[in-house]
Amino acid sequence: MNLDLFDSQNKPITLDMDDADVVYFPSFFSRAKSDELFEILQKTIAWRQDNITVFGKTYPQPRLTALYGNNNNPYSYSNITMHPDPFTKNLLFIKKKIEEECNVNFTSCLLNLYRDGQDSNGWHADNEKELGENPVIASVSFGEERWFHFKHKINKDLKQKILLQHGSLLIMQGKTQECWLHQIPKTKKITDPRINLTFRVIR
Ligand SMILES: O=C(O)CCC(=O)C(=O)O
Ligand SMILES: [Fe+2]
Repeated sequence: MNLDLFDSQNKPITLDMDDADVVYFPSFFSRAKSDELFEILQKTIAWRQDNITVFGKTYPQPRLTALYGNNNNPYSYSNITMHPDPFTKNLLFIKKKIEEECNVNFTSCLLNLYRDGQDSNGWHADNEKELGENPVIASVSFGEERWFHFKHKINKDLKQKILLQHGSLLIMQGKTQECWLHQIPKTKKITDPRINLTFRVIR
């Protein structure tokens, strides 16, 4: 076995981005643990499809979502207000692991289930006022790999993208949400599901 190659899978990668602080851990969870967590989350999370209103038009969100937390603070975006369920045992396990890396006590987890490549998440920044200034957002991915795109809000020449692997952790902090937008684009190539969890502090 090539141990160097194996080790390099767990080394954090800092993305080359001005006005941002984004770090990626390709294999934060082992393959076996990631397989197990994907199955459990797919079956046990209270997935729902909300309607969103953007520019006065209402349509079903192109993915399923859920919100969990250790306080009752609601979270509002795109004209939706979500109320959290209490953290499950598995979510608390994941939260503890990523808190050891981030040194932040997260209050909440927003989950997304992309059923296939036709599910997506449009350009946005996680800059709601309840997240406070320069929020730390820890994003865990399980299941199918999907591209995550960034574009700078002002300098149109600045772009970045990363393939979010099964069991990976992406930490966005500093001025990332103030200065950049992100999206998960649709893709015809993918027919299998992906689950994403973003841990946040919601005040
Ligand atoms: O699915 C992802 O990787 C990103 C999710 C996201 O940006 C969000 O929920 O705010
Ligand atoms: Fe986001």
